[in-house]
Amino acid sequence: MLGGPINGISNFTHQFMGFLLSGISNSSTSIFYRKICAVSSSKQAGRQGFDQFGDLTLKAMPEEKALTITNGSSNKKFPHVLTVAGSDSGAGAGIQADLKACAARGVYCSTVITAVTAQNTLGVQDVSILPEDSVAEQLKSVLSDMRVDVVKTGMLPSIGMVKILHDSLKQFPVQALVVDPVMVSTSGDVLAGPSILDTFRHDLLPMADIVTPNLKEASALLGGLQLKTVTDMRSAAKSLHNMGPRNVLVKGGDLPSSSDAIDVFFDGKDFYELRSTRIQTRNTHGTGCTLASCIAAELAKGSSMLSAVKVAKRYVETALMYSKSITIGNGPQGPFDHGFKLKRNACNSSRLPLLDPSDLFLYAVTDSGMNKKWGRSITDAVKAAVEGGATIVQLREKDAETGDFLEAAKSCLEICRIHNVPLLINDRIDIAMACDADGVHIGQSDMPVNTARSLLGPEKIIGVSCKTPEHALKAWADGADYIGSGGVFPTNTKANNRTIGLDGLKAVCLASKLPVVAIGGINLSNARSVMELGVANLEGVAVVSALFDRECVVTETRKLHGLLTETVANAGSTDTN
Ligand SMILES: Nc1ncnc2c1ncn2[C@@H]1O[C@H](COP(=O)(O)OP(=O)(O)O)[C@@H](O)[C@H]1O
Ligand SMILES: Cc1ncc(COP(=O)(O)O)c(N)n1
Ligand SMILES: [Mg+2]
Repeated sequence: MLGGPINGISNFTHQFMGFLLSGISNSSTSIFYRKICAVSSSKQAGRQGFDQFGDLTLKAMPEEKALTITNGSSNKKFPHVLTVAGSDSGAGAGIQADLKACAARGVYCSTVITAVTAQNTLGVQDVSILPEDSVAEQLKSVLSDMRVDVVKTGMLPSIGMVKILHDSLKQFPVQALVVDPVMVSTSGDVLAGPSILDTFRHDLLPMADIVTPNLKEASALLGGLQLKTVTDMRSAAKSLHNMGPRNVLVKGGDLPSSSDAIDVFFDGKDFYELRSTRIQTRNTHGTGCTLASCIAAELAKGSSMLSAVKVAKRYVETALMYSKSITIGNGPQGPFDHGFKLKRNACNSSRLPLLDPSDLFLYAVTDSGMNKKWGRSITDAVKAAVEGGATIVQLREKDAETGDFLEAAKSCLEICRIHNVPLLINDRIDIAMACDADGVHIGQSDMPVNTARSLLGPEKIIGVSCKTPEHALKAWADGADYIGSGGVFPTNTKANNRTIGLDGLKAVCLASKLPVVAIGGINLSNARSVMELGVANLEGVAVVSALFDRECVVTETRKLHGLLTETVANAGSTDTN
């Protein structure tokens, strides 16, 4: 029945549905739809929650059965997902999301395009359905030649297309079929109407290894059943399972008043509540497509169904978390970054990840003992230092508990990002990775630089403490970005620390191919003598007590910054004279 109601779908959507669906037919000619207005904020309004990065928790944990994927040949074969879906011009959902998700998960993705939509962050403006013959040809081209492991379906806008897909899969069987029964977009726009429901139920679901409806889609497939709670989602999963798919995942992105993003997975025997933190962001356009593609990708790699779903959910959560504040488009539903690479820019920072040597100019190193003595939190200390002009910050918290340290590091990072100041972590590579700090500073007896590099990746800053020219050369050869050299003067912030003096510092600088920051007992009265050493790669001074063992950190930092600036300016004017 064309244009009939889908219970559970918003009135707004319903009004448009008749209009939109009146054009959808089984004909094999291309049909073009235009909508007058396509914005619904109802879904956005339902997405409130906590901005935390919590654990994905699972209730019930029975044995997982491995879904064995054989590639039909002993040749090493790249895992391959074929997506049969619609194109999204805004590239947040549909084919484009599928390609990005598979690429991010290391899986090849071929594409059969069913429709071309004109879409942006406001909604869907046009839908142009491709001729069914074309879809049939695309399926044949890929399936007959390219040894697909898993087929994932998205927007299937006509009954004829579902039937074609059904027949193609009978002719060219694959290892697994993931069905995302796309009907309504995040913006509330209709992408496949109720006429499709019967074909979905009778032809597609029985073939599916997993079906992944959102709340509205599950409701529509079940004839309008209201889904408002996790208990409702469980019974929906069970009823959908009775329609034939091996597994069901009812997605709860839109579950009203839920502070977690809860999905219910049912394998025919056990229910699992998959919970992750609900990320507070407008950038949720494409989550459903991405989740299904990611499940398909994991299956193609040989994963069991439950682990594929768990990995996929974790992937979506992490991508949303990393992209929560990016802005693409002006509408209520933005896309997210599948590559997790935009986080730094998202935090108002325009600096490039690699070290700018001038960042070493006034290098503030925290000390928990001093903060305790003056009754300051690490965060307050860091805020004061960057406000006073520190150009880089290192958190050196030797005694902190891991959980507390991580929380403190996250808040310090927020402060540093606002001021465009890099934040490094002393020793604790795990903390640096967990909070996505800008890098680490490591000592001679800590983890080797190359191991740290392989853990942190190419974009992070690694600094190494060096007392001798040999240390300096090794740090460079190992791939460090800068060295910290000292103690230049005696200090009590480090026990048994040999003082190398200004001569020792100069020797290290001359041998070093990397920028150097001087450290150890440097304060307002001796900083000038350090900066006047006259070696080009000595970029600045690192200080602990001179900033943090003082009553007012901002004032002390300002004073030191002023003194360093003056010293460098004088040296510059002497050079040119
Ligand atoms: N704000 C969010 N934070 C974390 N996960 C989310 C959020 N919104 C949706 N998800 C997750 O994204 C996946 C897609 O869910 P959903 O948005 O309900 O589907 P669809 O995109 O098909 O409407 C689910 O795993 C859901 O739990
Ligand atoms: C072409 C196409 N396919 C699927 C969706 C659903 O994705 P979402 O629910 O995240 O908007 C979409 N908006 N466009
Ligand atoms: Mg969504």
